[in-house]
Amino acid sequence: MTQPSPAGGETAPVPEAEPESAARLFGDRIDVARSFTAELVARGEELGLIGPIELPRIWTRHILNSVVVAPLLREGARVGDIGSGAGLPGLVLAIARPDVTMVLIEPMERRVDWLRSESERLGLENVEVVRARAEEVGRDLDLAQVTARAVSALSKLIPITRPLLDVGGQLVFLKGARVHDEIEAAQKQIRKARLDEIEVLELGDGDVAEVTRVFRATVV
Ligand SMILES: C[S@@+](CC[C@H](N)C(=O)[O-])C[C@H]1O[C@@H](n2cnc3c(N)ncnc32)[C@H](O)[C@@H]1O
Repeated sequence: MTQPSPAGGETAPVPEAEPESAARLFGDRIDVARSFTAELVARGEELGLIGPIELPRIWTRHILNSVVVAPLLREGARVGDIGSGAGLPGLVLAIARPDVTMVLIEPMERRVDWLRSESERLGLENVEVVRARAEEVGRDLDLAQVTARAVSALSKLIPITRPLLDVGGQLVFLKGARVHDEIEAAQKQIRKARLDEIEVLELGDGDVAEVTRVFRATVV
């Protein structure tokens, strides 16, 4: 949806209204989710976090697409989110799961500043922000699970994230419609990383416009 821009002539995208399912998915954390989404809408473009064409689908494509993963996080766990960018899914998961500590691993300074200032503004005490590439952090962060969204294909993502986990740890990656092709192309990396219990989950059916596909695998 668009509306005339103040300059006239061109049209500016209108942010999506909050879908009905948002309050159900966030439960008593919905006010925090609303505040985060409003700030992302207000400042995301100026900070280079999100393009204007994303505004008309900010809830369904980004916020809800992220929050449907919340039930997959282990109780009380430390969970790393690689390449958090605007905070997707990392900050959204921290909002939805206050029992989990989200460790946001992001190399770009401007994005790190945003992640730190937003977690402070929202009063999220369960967020740690690490300015680094995944390849630089190793096992010291004591993570039980690692998430990632829109960072790279599985054949690249698995080798850079597997070293962050011990045996029993889990990879939980938000993926697109081509996830099965990515799995096919990453067979060598999957074997080398000693991954088992590999599955593709489709989450959010009935709650989001397009289901969220998740690649989940456990280190054995
Ligand atoms: C396309 S953005 C996606 C951001 C966010 N996850 C989302 O879904 O909107 C990719 C992000 O991954 C980060 N990134 C790229 N390579 C990385 C690496 N090796 N380790 C950690 N972060 C990385 C980039 O800085 C960028 O913020």
